Amino acid sequence: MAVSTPSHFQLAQRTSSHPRVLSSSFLGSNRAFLSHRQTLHVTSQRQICIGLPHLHPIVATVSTETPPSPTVASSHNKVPGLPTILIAEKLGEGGLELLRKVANVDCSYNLTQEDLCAKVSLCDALIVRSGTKVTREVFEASKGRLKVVGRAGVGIDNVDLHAATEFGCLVVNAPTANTVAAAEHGIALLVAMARNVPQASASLKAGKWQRNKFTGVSLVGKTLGVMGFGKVGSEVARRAKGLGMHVIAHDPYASEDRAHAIGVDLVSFDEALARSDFLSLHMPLTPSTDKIFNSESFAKCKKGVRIINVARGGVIDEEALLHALDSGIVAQAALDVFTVEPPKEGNKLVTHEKVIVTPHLGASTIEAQEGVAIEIAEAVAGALQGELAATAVNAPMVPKEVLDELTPYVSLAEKLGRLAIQLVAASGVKNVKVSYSSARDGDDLDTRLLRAMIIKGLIEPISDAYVNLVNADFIAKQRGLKVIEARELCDGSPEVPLQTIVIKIANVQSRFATALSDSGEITLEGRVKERIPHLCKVGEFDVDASLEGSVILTRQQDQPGMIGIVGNILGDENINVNFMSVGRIAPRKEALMAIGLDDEPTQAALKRIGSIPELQEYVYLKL
Ligand SMILES: NC(=O)C1=CN([C@@H]2O[C@H](COP(=O)(O)OP(=O)(O)OC[C@H]3O[C@@H](n4cnc5c(N)ncnc54)[C@H](O)[C@@H]3O)[C@@H](O)[C@H]2O)C=CC1
Ligand SMILES: O=C(O)C(=O)COP(=O)(O)O
Repeated sequence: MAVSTPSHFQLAQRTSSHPRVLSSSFLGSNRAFLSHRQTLHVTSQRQICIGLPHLHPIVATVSTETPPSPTVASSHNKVPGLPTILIAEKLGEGGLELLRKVANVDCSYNLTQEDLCAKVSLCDALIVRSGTKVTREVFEASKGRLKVVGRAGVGIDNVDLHAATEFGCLVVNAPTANTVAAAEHGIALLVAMARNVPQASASLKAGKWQRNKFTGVSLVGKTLGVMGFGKVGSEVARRAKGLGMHVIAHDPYASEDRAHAIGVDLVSFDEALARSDFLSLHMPLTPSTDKIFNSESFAKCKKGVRIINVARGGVIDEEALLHALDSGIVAQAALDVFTVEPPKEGNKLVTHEKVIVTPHLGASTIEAQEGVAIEIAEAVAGALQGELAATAVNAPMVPKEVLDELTPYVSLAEKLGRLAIQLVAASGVKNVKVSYSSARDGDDLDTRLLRAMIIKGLIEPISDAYVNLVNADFIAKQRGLKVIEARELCDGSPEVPLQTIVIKIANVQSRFATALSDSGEITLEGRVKERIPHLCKVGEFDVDASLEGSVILTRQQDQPGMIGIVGNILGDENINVNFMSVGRIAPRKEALMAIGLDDEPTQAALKRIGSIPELQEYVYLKL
């Protein structure tokens, strides 16, 4: 008889009691955003509530676990059990209030990189603006505790997204609330530069009256090239048209229709450079826009072009701009952003007489900062409570309705993955086939969540990896695990998102040979009944086992008394059975029995089951 010992899986086992309080099981996506101190409460077999244990309002706190920070907004005691959110840059009061209802809020500004790394290991979420570099070292220092980084603004070039994804940390931003502020600042710089407002103001304040020196240029009838026709760029275009400018734009990803709707022509990069009297930059800083304005591009510009940059300093090669200003190719520049912020003392662009500057003020209006604070607070609080953020930058955005509907299937997916990997006799799983059978059209079934949770189920029991929706594909790839998905259209109601999920693992030996189908693959099939995941097929045997607690699978000749023999041993050992289901080929032929357990059996109990002479093999599997 083949006897399977589950020793190497025991490390991953979770305790079970009623009501069950799981420190981090159930929805991977929810778990992704729950700190290890938060819990998921299973109040009954049918009712699962996800959330933070305490939701009463609390006040801002400063962690007593870390040295005091250079600038601290307020200082109160921590409420145990709530997640901790580190606010590393000034955030609007409305956002802080919202966060204080669900978390301990630690406002520590102007942290050195070292202080940030020290603090972050005690925080579940971090909120920053553009002044904080959230580098790989920060994620490493967090030791897996940091679950969400909120960027209170648009540009996420100060966050190492690759590192965040590898560490399973969700990054969310606040993409809409500062659009108008940035556009207005762009227009402010455009007009101020054209009319030499800052220089003339400084001159007059210095006691001079220089009317001839500060003659400007007019905007009406001039061509403005908007480089990056996204949210800010299109608002700038709209406003510039109101000033009587002719507006063209370059954006490889923008739609012609949207541009035409506001009377803007989309043109190539080179055409925009050649035709524009003014260039206003509004593209993000990415590897492909890094120093996109360099000596080569300045050489293609209309002589005497004027440039406004409210995007990112890094899109301009600053050395090249200096030369272009000195040689007269560029007549003037207005810069809100710099490659290094703040720029070093004596920076030649900052001090250049043809350049006007502001210290990254694009988003700095009272209105925008309140808006951004609320936008990011909602996203971070939601993420910490298990919601998938609509502004996620490094994870699929799954609408709430879809998530609600898929919740039990997500749980089923993880549990099938967990069971399947425990059935493998040795490591080395490379390919896993998953088929989803549904009466819905392929496009109406979003399987990204399901795939992520299957990967979580497959990997977590045999490793110390922490897998969630953010990093599942990354971790699978890193381990050479390929998940091949297929969808089958079946009969049934399209109201039900999925009929069954089948997982097959080929080219491996099984600890429980009965789990191999006729094609030689470990095969498990599951479905959801009344929102509870069920195992409905193992190998070629049909069963009906609700997937809660843990499971013993046995293989024997169908004969009277088998349920009683196993049941008696479990009863003797005080182990509560929550179901028994027998699948058989035909009466008195081969049969598979699935026994659901509320309590973890001792090694002695498993040994007694293993020595039942009628059993051909058995396996104990943990969920
Ligand atoms: N100075 C400040 O305080 C602020 C600066 N910003 C910056 O402005 C940028 C734009 O913000 P939004 O308009 O909200 O972002 P957005 O994502 O709505 O627009 C960016 C646009 O740039 C386009 N783009 C990408 N690569 C391009 C390329 N090579 N050439 C031309 N266009 C390209 C995209 O297709 C997109 O339409 C952000 O990346 C942010 O860094 C935003 C707000 C405030
Ligand atoms: O939202 C953006 O991208 C900005 O650049 C604004 O930056 P800030 O939040 O003001 O540091």
